[in-house]
Amino acid sequence: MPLAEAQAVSPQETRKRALVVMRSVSKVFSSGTVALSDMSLTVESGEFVSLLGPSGCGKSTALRIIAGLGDVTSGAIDWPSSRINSKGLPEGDIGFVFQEPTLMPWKNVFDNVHLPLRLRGVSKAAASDRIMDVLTTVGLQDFAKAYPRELSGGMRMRVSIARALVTKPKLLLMDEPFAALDEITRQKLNDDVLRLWKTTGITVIFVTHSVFESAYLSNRIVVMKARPGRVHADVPLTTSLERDAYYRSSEEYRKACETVSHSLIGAINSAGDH
Ligand SMILES: Nc1ncnc2c1ncn2[C@@H]1O[C@H](COP(=O)(O)OP(=O)(O)OP(=O)(O)O)[C@@H](O)[C@H]1O
Repeated sequence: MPLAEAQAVSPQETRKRALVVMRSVSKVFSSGTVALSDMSLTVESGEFVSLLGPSGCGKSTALRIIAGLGDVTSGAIDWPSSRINSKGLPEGDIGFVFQEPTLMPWKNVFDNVHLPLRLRGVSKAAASDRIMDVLTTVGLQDFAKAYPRELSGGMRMRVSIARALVTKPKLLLMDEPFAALDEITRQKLNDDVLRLWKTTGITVIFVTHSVFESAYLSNRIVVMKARPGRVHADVPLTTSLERDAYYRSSEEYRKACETVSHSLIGAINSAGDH
């Protein structure tokens, strides 16, 4: 069965709330590069969606546009269930984690995580409980006074995740956050993010190159094709198994990886088709 046909929508699905909708979004950079063409995507509250695709297919561009870090050339981004500010964004509802942790080296962990609240005028004293809560969530409660140089790469990324969560966003956008980490650290952070997703109910859009990572984390994978970037296939992934070390060695996970991998090959082979 072609992957695109695997998207039967259940009654529960239709009752879910759309959190963010990309409506026929196109993006042409001033260089003339068409990064996205007519990309439509609805992400429901509570989903864990991965954007997967070949290098340069526009994954980061799509994520940045959703975050309001870049504008569209045509089309629109809608937030059907959020209060919108004067910039057209759901204020406080978006947390962004970049590939690099982008921490301030001269500030300790506590102060780095305080930043988004400080920008909103919340003092350290008023933010303290919230900052310590979020550091506990990422397992860094004992490192509040440490400086970035004293932390491992995985711990620095945890600080970056804590900083993204400190405003209690509804939506967490993650742009290849673990690509630079070793495999074991990456797997640990995958488990941390999954735990966070399950316990908080946050919606996640996760950009990755990795078939294995996307198949482990997501309940839906949007495979993109390049030149110009758009959706090639929308692959739902459900499992009755806990996603853990056992799942990584299960037949179900192997099959999920195979399905996603075939879809990615299809996307690469059909690049340029309309
Ligand atoms: N600021 C920019 N100005 C001009 N072109 C850009 C800019 N940002 C991205 N592009 C181009 O747009 C296309 C999509 O880039 P984007 O970074 O979104 O892809 P990607 O799928 O995230 O790639 P990768 O997986 O390699 O990070 C690429 O051809 C890229 O060179």
